[in-house]
Amino acid sequence: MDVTAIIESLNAAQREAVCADEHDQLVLAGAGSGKTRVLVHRIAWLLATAGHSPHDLLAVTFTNKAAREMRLRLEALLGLNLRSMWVGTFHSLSHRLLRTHWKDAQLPQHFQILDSDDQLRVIKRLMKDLGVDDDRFPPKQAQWFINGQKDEGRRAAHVLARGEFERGMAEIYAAYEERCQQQGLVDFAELLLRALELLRDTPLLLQHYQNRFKHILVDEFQDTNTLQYAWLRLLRGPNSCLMAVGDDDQSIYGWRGAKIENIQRFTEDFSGAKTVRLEQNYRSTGTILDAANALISHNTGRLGKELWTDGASGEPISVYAAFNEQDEARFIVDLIQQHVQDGGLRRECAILYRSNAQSRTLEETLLRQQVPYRIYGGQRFYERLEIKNALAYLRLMVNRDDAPAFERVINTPTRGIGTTTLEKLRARARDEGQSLWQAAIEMISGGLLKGRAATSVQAFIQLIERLDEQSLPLPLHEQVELVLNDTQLMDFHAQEKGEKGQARVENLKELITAVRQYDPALPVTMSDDGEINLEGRAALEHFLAEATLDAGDTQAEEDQDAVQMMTLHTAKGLEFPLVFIAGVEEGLFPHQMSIEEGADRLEEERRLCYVGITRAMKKLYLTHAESRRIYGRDNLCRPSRFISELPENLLQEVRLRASISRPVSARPQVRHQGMAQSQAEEVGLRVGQQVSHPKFGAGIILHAEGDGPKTRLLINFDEVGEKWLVLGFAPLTPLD
Ligand SMILES: Nc1ncnc2c1ncn2[C@@H]1O[C@H](COP(=O)(O)OP(=O)(O)OP(=O)(O)O)[C@@H](O)[C@H]1O
Ligand SMILES: [Mg+2]
Repeated sequence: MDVTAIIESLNAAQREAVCADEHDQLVLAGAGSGKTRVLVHRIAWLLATAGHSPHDLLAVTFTNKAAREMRLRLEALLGLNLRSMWVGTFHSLSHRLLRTHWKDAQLPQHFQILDSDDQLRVIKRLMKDLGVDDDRFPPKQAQWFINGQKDEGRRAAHVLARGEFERGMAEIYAAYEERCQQQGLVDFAELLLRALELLRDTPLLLQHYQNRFKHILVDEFQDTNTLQYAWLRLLRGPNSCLMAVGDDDQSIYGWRGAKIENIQRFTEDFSGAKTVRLEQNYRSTGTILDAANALISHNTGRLGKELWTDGASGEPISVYAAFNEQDEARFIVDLIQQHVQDGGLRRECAILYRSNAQSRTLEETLLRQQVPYRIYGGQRFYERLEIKNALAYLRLMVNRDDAPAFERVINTPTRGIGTTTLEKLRARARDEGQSLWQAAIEMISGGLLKGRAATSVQAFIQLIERLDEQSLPLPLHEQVELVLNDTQLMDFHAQEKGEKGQARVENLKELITAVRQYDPALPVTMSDDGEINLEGRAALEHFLAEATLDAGDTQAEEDQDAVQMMTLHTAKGLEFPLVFIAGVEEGLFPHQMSIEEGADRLEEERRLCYVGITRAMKKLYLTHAESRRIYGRDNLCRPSRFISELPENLLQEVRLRASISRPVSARPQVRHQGMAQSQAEEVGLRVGQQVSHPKFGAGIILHAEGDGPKTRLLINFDEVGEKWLVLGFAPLTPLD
């Protein structure tokens, strides 16, 4: 086999790690220094020169996609088929162990994996059966508790419960353990814990695997949790070697139990381990690297390392202060279009953001400009569970006979309507050729539903009727706000602890913002002053139709050239020529919760920013909005402290308004209300411009959509607040 191919593209430090003798190694190095490359080449080296077979090796990656890529790279490097090699995530490898040794693991042969939603369902049912008060012990908190304990390797019997609440939680945990065991169900955390116990408690098996895996290699080691580290320690046999590669500056999963300390423990637990440091970065320009180094130097307690590159310093980092999030999205999408026009590919561009909810405005702008995009590691906005729930309520308000909507929300949030009741409703609807809604009404009035079921269904019907009636006179965004609050959907999702619940609440708030900005293409009523009337059901129907269509637009095909969108967390390990980090604002990034939770969390946010910056190869844009709508309201935003932590000489402020905000009135197709049109063209009204209106007074243009005299403007008036106006009808005078 050709060994030169394996080592020729490595620098001296990388080669040292790749060609090392058989001992434990810790490769501790900054972003883009070739850690993942070293890991892959080490495997190739072991196979090509050290007489190992793929059977002897185990490689742990952070995602399944990374595992697939690793295998492909190896196969290309070696010209071998490596299907038999164990490469995967902690979860997939644990699963493989349990499938093979289901009997020793005390599992039924066809045990089922519970995803997070299934797990919650099991917990809820169980609590109901036990008669546990779910106000005092919210099921989602129970789920959080159980997974947290498992991640620390603790079974219910070993939980040290303090106080009544924790004792209650521990009891739920114990009952949950029992039920999963009875039913052959295994949740994600259980996969790892069970695999660990399997090996620990079955000495022959442990010996077998310890002997088998001569080399264990782990990428992204800084993000392993207690259980994963224990798993690695157990599996590494007396005659095997462990290679861990990682970067303490990129530890971003502390909130999920990852332990940076595992890096320090490594050299204690494996005393013969050699530490290799890589300092040359091959990914980014000098400027990007200097910025990353400067940013991360604000953290304390680092293991300390510098990165350098002998490449060009490249272009400065562009910082764009957008007027608002619409302007921000437009700025980004325009630049991507420009990049494509200049012969670049869309897939070379990545838009990274801190919270999922931020994707909505970006998605809409991309859709509008017909730029294919892919959301990596996540769903499109209108496909997200909480959004679908909210839309289902709205759909029922518009059309009571909407069966999928009815089914989706009749028991969401939980209101004690079980499958038996639902079955009865379905049967009746089927037999009588009615909608579920109609069936429900008739079964109640006919006394065919009894007791709690009858009361709950009745309450549900009344809720929808009341929402319909109360919301009708309200502006659209208030209708949605009313629905989210009165159905308790917001509270329901807020109870889901941790990042997930928080993301769901943020998405629901974003829905209100979306609705508030929603501008039905037509027909709308308009007052004499050119103000668009967004009230009534027509607007809601239009909105729902568009949301459904947005969701129906399939993601770009795998092989289609598409812009890559993802959260900063998901971007770990990846690289792109052109990177945009959007929403670099105080409260958003760093996230408000992290600011409140103190120094450790804030440092984790800074590491996340470091991860974001170091994804960029050639050009990095940081954008922030001066005003951002959250929960339908405009908030003034300050640029993130992270921007001020970057050396000024590396930054270039984009002279925004002049370059980006184009006149709102593009060439008109029709002459229509000629006066206003020519007036607008002459003065070139722009987003961000101050204007005055004879009735509403002075205001500022927040947003503009459409062309010519039909251009719709969102204007925030000092006196009367925000209004949508149609340019061709609105007598506006520019003030600046
Ligand atoms: N010796 C080298 N010569 C040329 N290119 C290299 C070399 N080492 C690494 N690279 C390239 O540099 C880029 C970064 O490498 P890699 O992804 O392995 O870094 P990493 O340390 O794993 O980064 P991260 O911390 O972001 O996971 C890749 O495009 C890789 O191919
Ligand atoms: Mg890597």
